[in-house]
Amino acid sequence: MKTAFWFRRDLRIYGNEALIEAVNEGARDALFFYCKPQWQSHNVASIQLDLLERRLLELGSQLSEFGIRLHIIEASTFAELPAQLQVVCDDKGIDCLYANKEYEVNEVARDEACETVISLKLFDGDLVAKPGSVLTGSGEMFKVFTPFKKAWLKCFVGQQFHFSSWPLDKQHEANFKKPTFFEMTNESEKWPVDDNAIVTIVNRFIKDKLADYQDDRDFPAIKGTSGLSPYLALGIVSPKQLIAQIQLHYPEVLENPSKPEFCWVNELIWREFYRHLIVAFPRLCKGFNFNDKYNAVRWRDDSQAFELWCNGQTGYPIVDAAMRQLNKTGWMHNRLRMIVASFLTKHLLIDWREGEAYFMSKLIDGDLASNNGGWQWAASTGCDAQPYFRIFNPITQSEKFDPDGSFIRTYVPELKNVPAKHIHFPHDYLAAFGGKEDYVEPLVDHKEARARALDAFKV
Ligand SMILES: Cc1cc2nc3c(=O)[nH]c(=O)nc-3n(C[C@H](O)[C@H](O)[C@H](O)COP(=O)(O)OP(=O)(O)OC[C@H]3O[C@@H](n4cnc5c(N)ncnc54)[C@H](O)[C@@H]3O)c2cc1C
Repeated sequence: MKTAFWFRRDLRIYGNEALIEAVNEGARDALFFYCKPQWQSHNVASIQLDLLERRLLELGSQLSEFGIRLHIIEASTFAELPAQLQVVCDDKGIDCLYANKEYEVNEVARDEACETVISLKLFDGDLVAKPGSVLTGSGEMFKVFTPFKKAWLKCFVGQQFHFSSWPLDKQHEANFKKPTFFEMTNESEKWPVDDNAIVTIVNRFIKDKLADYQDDRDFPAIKGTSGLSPYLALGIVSPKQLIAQIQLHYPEVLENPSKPEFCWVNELIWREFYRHLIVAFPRLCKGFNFNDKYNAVRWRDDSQAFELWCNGQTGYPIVDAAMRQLNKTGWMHNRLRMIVASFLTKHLLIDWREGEAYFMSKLIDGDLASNNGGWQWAASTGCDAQPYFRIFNPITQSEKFDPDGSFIRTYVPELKNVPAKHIHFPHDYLAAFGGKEDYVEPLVDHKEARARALDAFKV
């Protein structure tokens, strides 16, 4: 039996238990199917593809140092994969592939089809808790986060996480080459792809920022969050590795959910919650509301307003700064994701699916489960979502989370001379003191838009 490893969104050597098992079974070949047309049909962002390509090259070099060859194979759609996989496996004499599961419906269907041509041994390396392992007393998926978290914690309290040890010694120098079909642009170069640099980012965050995360995490002008989402989205780091690293500094982090350092683990558990949800409710991958009740909401078809929102031209500075951050960097702070998603779905009454797709097309950390979860949370259509009547006021959110306007000034230079007191809604100030022509008029009136949303959600 010749075993090989199939990489997907688990682009790491260390902490990749499925890879280690494959290597222990004698695997010395690894495959990666580069399915750009398939991913593009689901709006993958070019910056995420760039990160993926850069990381694949790094991974290929790392693997070759251990005598493992990474074969990167250009593929088109998942429908064509089984036939292509069969050719590759026949050619290399491979009869069993180890891989980590991906949980989206297309990926699950792909694996089912591939299992008809080759034996697949699938692992759950993207998560701490396997989907289906954290359930209510009656054996169902939780529909509220807090009890899910409590049940999740029950499974892992007392457990120390470790990096799994790597089974092979280095053999020879890396000689891995870039495939000709890669179109790297270095768009994503702000995110290093070598493990030493990534470990440094993780450790600096844990050492210098974790204790203040709870206080700082909502302020976009402060670098208070980890910025690790692009690595988690591609499996360059795993949540188990991150918890292991926290436990080195805070051994009892899982035992003390009230301590500030747990607050960050709580976010990793949200990530798990959303993944477990798409497994329990696969229709989430197909654009359905989690809560059917809101199928009756009549979204507005307003391509002009949508475009202004996309371009950061709504006349609400915090919304505009956030959208421009996304367009410019490929990443957006979580507080801002909530504000702009609420603005699109409530103030503009535009379907969350349009915002979800736009985010995917721009985000370096784009990830179906978390993106869908976040959008449906903000649109109030989701599981354990924001109630429809709690509509974020973009002006007070801005006053609260960017009090001196420094984040706004970074991305909306038209407002750089507006005093902090006026920057959150600067229109009267600009009319009185000049500069009105430099910044867009508000797309909607907050009070009117709020009333319209409340009305639309009373279904
Ligand atoms: C509308 C909307 C869309 C979103 N789309 C995505 C997406 O496509 N991909 C994505 O990874 N996250 C998404 N999020 C969640 C969150 O905004 C990002 O994970 C976070 O901003 C990433 O920054 P960070 O790594 O500094 O996070 P940290 O605050 O350092 O958190 C650590 C990790 O926990 C996870 N995490 C944090 N918050 C959440 C959350 N609310 N839901 C699920 N996981 C979370 C992420 O993996 C993150 O890297 C979305 C949130 C909203 C409201």
